[in-house]
Amino acid sequence: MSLESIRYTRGSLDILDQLLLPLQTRYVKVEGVEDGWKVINKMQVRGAPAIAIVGCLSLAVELEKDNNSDKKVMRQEIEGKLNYLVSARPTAVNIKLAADELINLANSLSADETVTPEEFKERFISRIEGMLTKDIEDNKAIGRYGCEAILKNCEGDGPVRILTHCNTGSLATAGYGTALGVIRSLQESKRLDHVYCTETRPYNQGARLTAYELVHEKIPSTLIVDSVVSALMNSRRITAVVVGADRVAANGDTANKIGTYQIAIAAKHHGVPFYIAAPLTSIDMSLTSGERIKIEERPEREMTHVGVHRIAAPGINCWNPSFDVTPAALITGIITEKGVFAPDKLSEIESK
Ligand SMILES: CSC[C@H]1O[C@H](OP(=O)(O)O)[C@H](O)[C@@H]1O
Repeated sequence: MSLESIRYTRGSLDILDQLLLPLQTRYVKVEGVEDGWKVINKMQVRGAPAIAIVGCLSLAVELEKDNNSDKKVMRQEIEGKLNYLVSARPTAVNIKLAADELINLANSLSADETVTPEEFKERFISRIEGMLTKDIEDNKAIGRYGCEAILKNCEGDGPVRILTHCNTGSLATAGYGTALGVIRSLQESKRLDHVYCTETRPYNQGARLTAYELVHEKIPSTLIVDSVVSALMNSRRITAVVVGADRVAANGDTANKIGTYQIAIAAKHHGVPFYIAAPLTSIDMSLTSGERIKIEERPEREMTHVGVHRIAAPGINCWNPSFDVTPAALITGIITEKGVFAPDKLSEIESK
Protein backbone atom coordinates (compact mmCIF):
# COMPACT_ATOMS: atom_id res chain seq x y z
CA MET A 1 0.00 0.00 0.00
CA SER A 2 1.40 3.37 -0.91
CA LEU A 3 0.26 6.65 0.56
CA GLU A 4 2.88 8.57 -1.42
CA SER A 5 0.77 10.50 -3.91
CA ILE A 6 3.76 12.24 -5.48
CA ARG A 7 7.18 10.76 -6.35
CA TYR A 8 9.63 13.40 -7.52
CA THR A 9 13.32 13.75 -8.16
CA ARG A 10 14.73 16.47 -10.38
CA GLY A 11 13.68 15.75 -13.96
CA SER A 12 11.35 12.91 -12.96
CA LEU A 13 7.73 12.96 -11.68
CA ASP A 14 5.34 10.09 -11.04
CA ILE A 15 1.91 10.38 -9.45
CA LEU A 16 -0.17 7.70 -7.77
CA ASP A 17 -3.24 7.12 -9.97
CA GLN A 18 -6.01 7.74 -7.45
CA LEU A 19 -8.71 6.59 -9.87
CA LEU A 20 -7.47 3.04 -9.28
CA LEU A 21 -7.31 3.20 -5.46
CA PRO A 22 -7.89 1.36 -3.24
CA LEU A 23 -7.68 -1.82 -5.31
CA GLN A 24 -4.67 -1.00 -7.45
CA THR A 25 -1.47 0.92 -6.69
CA ARG A 26 -0.14 2.23 -9.98
CA TYR A 27 2.07 5.25 -10.68
CA VAL A 28 1.69 7.38 -13.80
CA LYS A 29 4.71 9.18 -15.28
CA VAL A 30 4.29 12.93 -15.78
CA GLU A 31 6.80 14.19 -18.32
CA GLY A 32 5.58 17.73 -18.78
CA VAL A 33 2.76 20.22 -18.62
CA GLU A 34 0.45 18.36 -21.01
CA ASP A 35 0.67 15.26 -18.79
CA GLY A 36 0.23 17.46 -15.73
CA TRP A 37 -2.94 19.01 -17.09
CA LYS A 38 -4.37 15.58 -17.97
CA VAL A 39 -3.73 13.85 -14.62
CA ILE A 40 -5.27 16.83 -12.79
CA ASN A 41 -8.28 17.17 -15.09
CA LYS A 42 -8.99 13.40 -14.98
CA MET A 43 -8.57 13.47 -11.17
CA GLN A 44 -5.85 10.84 -11.23
CA VAL A 45 -4.33 13.29 -8.78
CA ARG A 46 -6.71 15.56 -6.83
CA GLY A 47 -6.90 17.67 -3.73
CA ALA A 48 -6.30 21.41 -3.74
CA PRO A 49 -2.66 21.37 -2.53
CA ALA A 50 -1.69 18.28 -4.54
CA ILE A 51 -3.14 19.81 -7.71
CA ALA A 52 -0.93 22.89 -7.27
CA ILE A 53 2.19 20.91 -6.42
CA VAL A 54 1.83 18.34 -9.23
CA GLY A 55 0.94 21.03 -11.76
CA CYS A 56 4.03 23.06 -10.90
CA LEU A 57 6.27 19.99 -10.73
CA SER A 58 5.09 19.02 -14.23
CA LEU A 59 6.45 22.39 -15.39
CA ALA A 60 9.68 21.83 -13.45
CA VAL A 61 10.38 18.48 -15.15
CA GLU A 62 9.65 20.02 -18.55
CA LEU A 63 11.92 23.00 -17.82
CA GLU A 64 14.72 20.71 -16.61
CA LYS A 65 14.84 19.15 -20.10
CA ASP A 66 14.61 22.51 -21.88
CA ASN A 67 17.92 23.79 -23.29
CA ASN A 68 16.52 27.22 -24.03
CA SER A 69 19.09 29.92 -23.30
CA ASP A 70 16.87 32.94 -23.95
CA LYS A 71 15.43 34.16 -20.65
CA LYS A 72 12.71 36.25 -22.27
CA VAL A 73 11.46 33.25 -24.26
CA MET A 74 11.61 31.09 -21.11
CA ARG A 75 9.60 33.68 -19.17
CA GLN A 76 6.97 33.88 -21.86
CA GLU A 77 6.65 30.10 -22.17
CA ILE A 78 6.47 29.70 -18.39
CA GLU A 79 3.57 32.16 -18.15
CA GLY A 80 1.65 30.37 -20.91
CA LYS A 81 2.20 26.92 -19.41
CA LEU A 82 1.18 28.01 -15.91
CA ASN A 83 -2.02 29.63 -17.19
CA TYR A 84 -2.75 26.40 -19.06
CA LEU A 85 -2.26 24.32 -15.91
CA VAL A 86 -4.61 26.59 -13.95
CA SER A 87 -7.35 25.73 -16.47
CA ALA A 88 -7.30 22.01 -15.58
CA ARG A 89 -9.78 22.48 -12.68
CA PRO A 90 -11.34 25.86 -11.81
CA THR A 91 -12.42 25.75 -8.17
CA ALA A 92 -9.30 25.12 -6.05
CA VAL A 93 -7.29 28.33 -5.76
CA ASN A 94 -3.92 26.82 -4.77
CA ILE A 95 -2.65 26.32 -8.32
CA LYS A 96 -3.71 29.85 -9.31
CA LEU A 97 -1.83 31.37 -6.38
CA ALA A 98 1.22 29.19 -7.14
CA ALA A 99 1.09 30.25 -10.80
CA ASP A 100 0.92 33.94 -9.84
CA GLU A 101 3.93 33.54 -7.52
CA LEU A 102 5.96 31.69 -10.16
CA ILE A 103 5.10 34.15 -12.94
CA ASN A 104 6.30 36.97 -10.68
CA LEU A 105 9.51 35.04 -10.01
CA ALA A 106 10.05 34.41 -13.75
CA ASN A 107 9.49 38.11 -14.46
CA SER A 108 12.07 39.21 -11.90
CA LEU A 109 14.65 36.58 -12.95
CA SER A 110 14.17 37.54 -16.60
CA ALA A 111 14.55 41.25 -15.87
CA ASP A 112 17.64 40.82 -13.68
CA GLU A 113 20.60 41.08 -16.06
CA THR A 114 22.94 39.49 -13.51
CA VAL A 115 20.95 36.23 -13.71
CA THR A 116 22.15 33.75 -16.35
CA PRO A 117 19.69 31.41 -18.15
CA GLU A 118 21.16 28.47 -16.18
CA GLU A 119 20.64 30.30 -12.89
CA PHE A 120 17.13 31.27 -13.98
CA LYS A 121 16.24 27.58 -14.46
CA GLU A 122 17.94 26.50 -11.22
CA ARG A 123 16.24 29.12 -9.05
CA PHE A 124 12.86 28.62 -10.70
CA ILE A 125 12.90 24.83 -10.36
CA SER A 126 14.19 25.06 -6.76
CA ARG A 127 11.27 27.33 -5.85
CA ILE A 128 8.83 24.71 -7.14
CA GLU A 129 10.64 21.91 -5.32
CA GLY A 130 10.36 23.91 -2.12
CA MET A 131 6.56 23.60 -2.34
CA LEU A 132 6.79 19.89 -1.52
CA THR A 133 8.55 20.32 1.83
CA LYS A 134 6.64 23.48 2.76
CA ASP A 135 3.28 21.78 2.23
CA ILE A 136 4.16 18.98 4.65
CA GLU A 137 5.46 21.47 7.24
CA ASP A 138 2.27 23.53 6.86
CA ASN A 139 0.09 20.45 7.27
CA LYS A 140 1.86 19.44 10.49
CA ALA A 141 1.28 22.95 11.86
CA ILE A 142 -2.39 22.76 10.83
CA GLY A 143 -2.57 19.42 12.62
CA ARG A 144 -1.15 20.86 15.85
CA TYR A 145 -3.34 23.98 15.84
CA GLY A 146 -6.45 22.01 14.95
CA CYS A 147 -5.82 19.40 17.65
CA GLU A 148 -5.30 22.17 20.23
CA ALA A 149 -8.46 24.03 19.21
CA ILE A 150 -10.69 20.96 19.29
CA LEU A 151 -9.37 19.78 22.67
CA LYS A 152 -9.68 23.30 24.11
CA ASN A 153 -13.34 23.49 23.07
CA CYS A 154 -14.40 20.11 24.39
CA GLU A 155 -15.35 19.40 28.01
CA GLY A 156 -13.02 17.33 30.18
CA ASP A 157 -9.99 15.40 28.91
CA GLY A 158 -11.81 12.49 27.35
CA PRO A 159 -11.26 11.18 23.81
CA VAL A 160 -12.95 12.95 20.91
CA ARG A 161 -15.04 11.83 17.97
CA ILE A 162 -14.54 13.55 14.62
CA LEU A 163 -16.55 13.58 11.42
CA THR A 164 -14.76 14.35 8.16
CA HIS A 165 -15.77 14.54 4.50
CA CYS A 166 -13.96 13.76 1.26
CA ASN A 167 -10.20 13.17 1.35
CA THR A 168 -7.80 15.68 2.82
CA GLY A 169 -4.88 13.44 3.70
CA SER A 170 -1.57 12.38 2.17
CA LEU A 171 -3.46 11.68 -1.07
CA ALA A 172 -4.68 15.29 -1.35
CA THR A 173 -1.42 16.99 -0.37
CA ALA A 174 2.34 16.44 -0.37
CA GLY A 175 1.85 14.49 2.86
CA TYR A 176 0.20 14.31 6.33
CA GLY A 177 -2.91 16.19 5.15
CA THR A 178 -5.04 19.09 6.28
CA ALA A 179 -8.27 17.97 7.99
CA LEU A 180 -6.83 14.45 8.09
CA GLY A 181 -3.68 16.05 9.49
CA VAL A 182 -5.76 17.34 12.42
CA ILE A 183 -7.11 13.81 12.88
CA ARG A 184 -3.56 12.39 12.75
CA SER A 185 -2.49 14.95 15.36
CA LEU A 186 -5.39 13.98 17.65
CA GLN A 187 -4.38 10.32 17.22
CA GLU A 188 -0.74 11.11 18.02
CA SER A 189 -1.95 13.00 21.13
CA LYS A 190 -3.85 9.86 22.17
CA ARG A 191 -7.06 11.89 22.36
CA LEU A 192 -8.87 10.42 19.38
CA ASP A 193 -11.70 8.00 20.14
CA HIS A 194 -13.13 7.59 16.64
CA VAL A 195 -13.30 9.10 13.15
CA TYR A 196 -16.38 8.93 10.96
CA CYS A 197 -15.71 9.47 7.27
CA THR A 198 -18.34 9.93 4.61
CA GLU A 199 -18.26 8.01 1.35
CA THR A 200 -18.35 11.32 -0.57
CA ARG A 201 -20.28 10.43 -3.68
CA PRO A 202 -19.87 10.40 -6.61
CA TYR A 203 -16.04 10.10 -6.79
CA ASN A 204 -16.00 8.38 -3.37
CA GLN A 205 -12.89 10.12 -2.03
CA GLY A 206 -13.99 9.04 1.47
CA ALA A 207 -14.73 5.38 0.80
CA ARG A 208 -11.75 4.87 -1.51
CA LEU A 209 -9.09 7.29 -0.22
CA THR A 210 -9.75 8.47 3.34
CA ALA A 211 -10.78 4.98 4.48
CA TYR A 212 -7.60 3.68 2.78
CA GLU A 213 -5.44 6.13 4.77
CA LEU A 214 -7.25 5.50 8.08
CA VAL A 215 -7.08 1.70 7.76
CA HIS A 216 -3.41 1.91 6.69
CA GLU A 217 -2.58 3.76 9.91
CA LYS A 218 -4.95 1.74 12.11
CA ILE A 219 -6.88 4.86 13.13
CA PRO A 220 -10.22 3.78 14.66
CA SER A 221 -12.80 4.78 12.10
CA THR A 222 -16.18 4.07 10.53
CA LEU A 223 -17.32 4.74 6.98
CA ILE A 224 -20.81 6.20 6.57
CA VAL A 225 -23.00 6.95 3.60
CA ASP A 226 -23.23 10.71 2.96
CA SER A 227 -26.91 10.77 3.94
CA VAL A 228 -26.21 9.33 7.41
CA VAL A 229 -24.54 12.52 8.70
CA SER A 230 -27.59 13.98 10.48
CA ALA A 231 -28.58 10.62 11.97
CA LEU A 232 -24.99 10.20 13.21
CA MET A 233 -25.00 13.60 14.91
CA ASN A 234 -28.40 12.85 16.41
CA SER A 235 -27.40 9.46 17.83
CA ARG A 236 -23.68 9.74 18.67
CA ARG A 237 -21.73 12.51 20.36
CA ILE A 238 -19.63 14.07 17.61
CA THR A 239 -17.05 16.43 19.12
CA ALA A 240 -16.36 18.32 15.90
CA VAL A 241 -16.49 18.25 12.15
CA VAL A 242 -13.18 18.94 10.35
CA VAL A 243 -13.08 19.23 6.56
CA GLY A 244 -10.74 20.67 3.95
CA ALA A 245 -11.12 23.54 1.52
CA ASP A 246 -10.56 24.30 -2.12
CA ARG A 247 -11.05 28.04 -1.95
CA VAL A 248 -11.70 30.22 1.11
CA ALA A 249 -12.98 33.74 0.33
CA ALA A 250 -11.87 36.79 2.31
CA ASN A 251 -15.05 36.75 4.43
CA GLY A 252 -14.54 33.07 5.33
CA ASP A 253 -17.11 31.55 2.93
CA THR A 254 -15.54 28.26 1.88
CA ALA A 255 -15.79 26.12 -1.25
CA ASN A 256 -15.21 22.47 -0.53
CA LYS A 257 -16.36 19.08 -1.78
CA ILE A 258 -20.04 18.84 -2.60
CA GLY A 259 -21.97 17.86 0.51
CA THR A 260 -19.89 20.01 2.87
CA TYR A 261 -22.59 22.70 3.04
CA GLN A 262 -25.28 20.31 4.23
CA ILE A 263 -22.91 18.82 6.79
CA ALA A 264 -22.37 22.35 8.13
CA ILE A 265 -26.14 22.88 8.34
CA ALA A 266 -26.53 19.60 10.27
CA ALA A 267 -23.64 20.58 12.56
CA LYS A 268 -25.30 23.93 13.30
CA HIS A 269 -28.58 22.22 14.15
CA HIS A 270 -26.83 19.76 16.47
CA GLY A 271 -24.48 22.29 18.06
CA VAL A 272 -21.36 20.55 16.71
CA PRO A 273 -18.33 22.82 16.06
CA PHE A 274 -17.51 22.93 12.32
CA TYR A 275 -13.89 23.56 11.29
CA ILE A 276 -12.20 24.13 7.97
CA ALA A 277 -8.57 23.00 7.83
CA ALA A 278 -6.62 24.64 5.03
CA PRO A 279 -3.18 26.13 4.32
CA LEU A 280 -2.91 29.82 3.39
CA THR A 281 -2.44 28.65 -0.21
CA SER A 282 -6.19 27.80 -0.18
CA ILE A 283 -7.26 31.30 0.85
CA ASP A 284 -8.25 33.73 -1.92
CA MET A 285 -8.26 37.21 -0.37
CA SER A 286 -9.10 38.71 -3.78
CA LEU A 287 -12.64 37.31 -3.45
CA THR A 288 -14.82 39.29 -1.04
CA SER A 289 -17.27 36.39 -0.60
CA GLY A 290 -18.00 32.87 -1.76
CA GLU A 291 -20.63 34.03 -4.27
CA ARG A 292 -17.98 34.49 -6.94
CA ILE A 293 -16.24 31.12 -6.51
CA LYS A 294 -16.53 29.15 -9.77
CA ILE A 295 -17.96 25.71 -9.02
CA GLU A 296 -16.66 22.95 -11.28
CA GLU A 297 -19.28 20.66 -12.81
CA ARG A 298 -18.01 17.19 -13.60
CA PRO A 299 -19.17 14.68 -16.28
CA GLU A 300 -22.49 13.01 -15.48
CA ARG A 301 -20.87 9.60 -16.04
CA GLU A 302 -19.19 10.06 -12.65
CA MET A 303 -22.72 9.89 -11.18
CA THR A 304 -24.38 7.37 -13.47
CA HIS A 305 -21.65 4.72 -13.44
CA VAL A 306 -19.40 2.94 -10.97
CA GLY A 307 -16.55 1.85 -13.18
CA VAL A 308 -18.17 0.27 -16.22
CA HIS A 309 -21.43 -0.49 -14.42
CA ARG A 310 -24.37 1.88 -14.98
CA ILE A 311 -26.28 2.54 -11.75
CA ALA A 312 -28.64 5.31 -12.90
CA ALA A 313 -31.55 5.00 -15.30
CA PRO A 314 -30.55 5.80 -18.88
CA GLY A 315 -31.97 9.11 -20.04
CA ILE A 316 -32.30 10.74 -16.61
CA ASN A 317 -30.93 14.31 -16.45
CA CYS A 318 -27.99 14.76 -14.08
CA TRP A 319 -26.43 17.70 -12.24
CA ASN A 320 -22.95 16.99 -10.88
CA PRO A 321 -21.39 20.03 -9.15
CA SER A 322 -18.09 18.97 -7.60
CA PHE A 323 -18.13 21.59 -4.82
CA ASP A 324 -20.46 23.76 -2.78
CA VAL A 325 -19.91 26.88 -0.69
CA THR A 326 -20.36 26.85 3.08
CA PRO A 327 -21.25 30.34 4.40
CA ALA A 328 -18.88 31.74 7.02
CA ALA A 329 -21.77 31.91 9.51
CA LEU A 330 -21.76 28.10 9.70
CA ILE A 331 -17.99 27.86 10.28
CA THR A 332 -16.56 27.80 13.84
CA GLY A 333 -12.97 28.34 12.80
CA ILE A 334 -10.50 28.12 9.95
CA ILE A 335 -7.42 26.13 10.95
CA THR A 336 -4.28 27.28 9.13
CA GLU A 337 -0.53 26.83 9.59
CA LYS A 338 -0.54 30.28 11.29
CA GLY A 339 -3.24 29.34 13.80
CA VAL A 340 -7.02 29.08 14.03
CA PHE A 341 -9.02 32.10 12.88
CA ALA A 342 -12.67 33.04 13.08
CA PRO A 343 -13.99 33.25 9.51
CA ASP A 344 -14.28 37.05 9.71
CA LYS A 345 -10.71 37.46 11.00
CA LEU A 346 -8.74 36.18 8.01
CA SER A 347 -7.32 39.64 7.36
CA GLU A 348 -5.43 39.27 10.66
CA ILE A 349 -3.40 36.31 9.33
CA GLU A 350 -0.84 38.55 7.61
CA SER A 351 0.18 40.01 10.97
CA LYS A 352 0.85 36.57 12.51
C1 LIG B 1 -6.59 19.07 1.17
S1 LIG B 1 -7.80 19.86 0.26
C2 LIG B 1 -8.66 18.57 -0.45
C3 LIG B 1 -9.97 19.06 -0.98
O1 LIG B 1 -10.00 18.78 -2.39
C4 LIG B 1 -11.03 17.84 -2.61
O2 LIG B 1 -11.62 17.99 -3.85
P1 LIG B 1 -11.17 17.00 -5.05
O3 LIG B 1 -11.04 15.63 -4.49
O4 LIG B 1 -12.31 17.15 -6.07
O5 LIG B 1 -9.87 17.56 -5.58
C5 LIG B 1 -12.03 18.14 -1.51
O6 LIG B 1 -12.78 19.30 -1.76
C6 LIG B 1 -11.10 18.30 -0.35
O7 LIG B 1 -11.61 18.96 0.77
